[in-house]
Amino acid sequence: MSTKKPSDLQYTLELEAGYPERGDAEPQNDLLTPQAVLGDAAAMMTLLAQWRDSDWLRALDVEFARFLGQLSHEQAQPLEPVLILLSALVSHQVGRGHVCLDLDALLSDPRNTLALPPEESPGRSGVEPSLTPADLTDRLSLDQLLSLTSEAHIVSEGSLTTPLIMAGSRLYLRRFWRYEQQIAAGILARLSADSELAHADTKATRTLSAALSVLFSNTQAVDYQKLACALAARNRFSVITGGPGTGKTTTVVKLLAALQSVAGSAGEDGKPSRKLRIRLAAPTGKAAARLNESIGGAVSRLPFEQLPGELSQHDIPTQVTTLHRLLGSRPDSRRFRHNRDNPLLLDILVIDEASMVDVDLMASVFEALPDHAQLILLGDKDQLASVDAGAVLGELCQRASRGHYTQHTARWLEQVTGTTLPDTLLDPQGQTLDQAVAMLRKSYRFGAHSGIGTLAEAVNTNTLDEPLLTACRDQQFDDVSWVHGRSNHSEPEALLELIARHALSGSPETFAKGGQGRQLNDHDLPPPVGYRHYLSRINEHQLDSASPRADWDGLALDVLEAFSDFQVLCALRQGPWGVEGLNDRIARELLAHNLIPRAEGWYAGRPVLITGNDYNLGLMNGDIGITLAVPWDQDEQGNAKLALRVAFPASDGSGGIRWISPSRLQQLETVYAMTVHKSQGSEFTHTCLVLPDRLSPVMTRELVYTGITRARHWFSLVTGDAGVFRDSVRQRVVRASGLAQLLSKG
Ligand SMILES: Nc1ncnc2c1ncn2[C@@H]1O[C@H](COP(=O)(O)OP(=O)(O)OP(=O)(O)O)[C@@H](O)[C@H]1O
Repeated sequence: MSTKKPSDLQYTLELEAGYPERGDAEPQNDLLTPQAVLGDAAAMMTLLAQWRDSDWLRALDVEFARFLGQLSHEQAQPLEPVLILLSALVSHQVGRGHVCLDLDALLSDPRNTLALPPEESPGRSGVEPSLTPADLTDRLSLDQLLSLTSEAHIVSEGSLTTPLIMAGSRLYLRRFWRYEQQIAAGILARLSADSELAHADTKATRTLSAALSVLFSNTQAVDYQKLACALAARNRFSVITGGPGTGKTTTVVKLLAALQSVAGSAGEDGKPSRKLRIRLAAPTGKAAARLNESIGGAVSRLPFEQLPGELSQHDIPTQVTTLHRLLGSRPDSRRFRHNRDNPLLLDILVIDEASMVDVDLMASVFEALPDHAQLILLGDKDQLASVDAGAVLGELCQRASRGHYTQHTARWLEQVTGTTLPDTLLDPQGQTLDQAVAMLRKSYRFGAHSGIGTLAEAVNTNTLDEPLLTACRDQQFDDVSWVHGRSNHSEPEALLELIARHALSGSPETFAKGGQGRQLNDHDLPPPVGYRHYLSRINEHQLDSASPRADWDGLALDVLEAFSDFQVLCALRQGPWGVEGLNDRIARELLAHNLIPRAEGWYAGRPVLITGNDYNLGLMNGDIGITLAVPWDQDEQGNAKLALRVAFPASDGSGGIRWISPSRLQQLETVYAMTVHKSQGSEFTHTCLVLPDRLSPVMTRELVYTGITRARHWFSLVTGDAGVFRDSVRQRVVRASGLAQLLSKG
């Protein structure tokens, strides 16, 4: 194929009347050969429309390509068909969470790079498209694509305001390229900023060292929490990553205390500087509420009186807000109130559950941060990446497990913490970013004998083997059950019925010792429960219409807490094994046991998940509420009438309840079953992970790991097919992005 632009592309004529739609003078399918499509823009649009009608592409992807074609036509610079194809594909990739389209990967493995054709096909049209992307990419070379993009007026390397940007072999939508540039610039500026703490012999560093000695008892040879504190204190940008219960919250609270200690102590000039303004944030309301719960306790345990700098409890905040609220989200606008012209008033920002933050939101954070401010990201690098584009935390932590600390960092750490780093974590070639990333390596939640901890580790390291699977089947762990164990439910219907029954009771009998065998801090843990548990709290309450609102609030809090004792998690949304099928099946099971009055519509007991931010109601995507019948209106005699209201935990951290009328809720779904994606940032006392009987591309190691680690005390697994469990763990989420490369230059 020539890289020279043809002058009379047929599609320019088509544009006069708009691009051809299906059945509307479009070329016949038998004309859609690779040669025809690659040489003719109208044929390319027809193929894209076929892909859209088969649900291979979103309408948005095709419209974007059409728009660029139209724009180019109007500018008398018609687009090469290949560029129309690439425009649609880069938009498709962004819709799948990638920040860009890697042309190299596209040509070498189009099937996996694009996930096209999808596993489940055909879509609404019921017609298979004439060609797959691979039929086209087979005829293209990277040199051709690079040459085409370098000549195209809609592509630049960033210096012009073109809709597409090319960086190396990565093709970006401009917006996403800009996000990545903003994030990289924000990180690199902070990493290169000098600080008194960066030098080992300053007064500030000596105070830091003294504070760390008070905060950590030094009983371990290498205390990774102490090292993380020191590394994060030294840099204006840092990441602390670790699995569940490795002490991220504990560590960051000590870090903040150490930093306040330094700020409150006299510096080289003999004067203490002012105390630091610290804010804590998380990407979702649920994650913020969870950190709110744990941080108060951690702060109250700090030895304030022993720390230098006259610290008090008030110096460490315990209120956690959502990132959207912190940045000042505005209804109907993508722009936040805080930005470069109106920066946040803070010195330190801590973001928990940072794996859930996409590139768009992370770029907004950097835009709103004042230049001097320190940013600390906390999260589990191995969890699923954000729902929207990017895998920022994962990329920042790509090299975390091997440390890659330089001798300079190691010497500084030794002077400040008294700890000698293991040689395995040293690397003379360590990059600047490596010196600001700390990994916590010991779980304090899951002991050595915990099935949840063992299983999560095996999934994460892809070492799931037969002995471990047998141990799960044979109840060798107190906290893990493989629900159908050794029984052979070859009939999917029978297994789905079993899931519904499990959701009712939590099946304690499928755990070792009937779920009676677990202790935590010398206390017996109650056995695992299912949804009957929270519904009985509703059905058995003693309140009546004369009871004061405070009592109803108390009931709602109790019911919400009981609801968090169990959650079914699914890999899929649709189908009998997905959220939609299981929500329906579980509701019918609860109805059959008279636990709910109906299985559809609104009813007392219905748990709902908010699926989109509603700034007017103050509800965020991911918030969970429970419907209750509460006294609300009055009848003509002045007696209180019961009405259905949905109880949500108050978002201000007050521990109160917000009651909202069902008719005001816009985006929601019933939540007996929830996708693993939606469960990020939440934990449940007992989690049941359902994996279907067939592998699909969404079932990955990250998804299974995230599902397992949502379980606090009990984990049950239901698999439609045992092999699917192992096969899922072999599949990985790899998101195309250039952030790591941009930062490696730092
Ligand atoms: N160094 C330690 N020694 C003993 N217990 C610890 C230590 N660090 C943390 N813990 C305990 O382990 C538990 C988990 O700690 P923490 O909440 O800080 O972990 P996390 O990584 O933030 O957890 P999550 O996965 O929930 O985000 C808490 O009960 C905490 O008190």
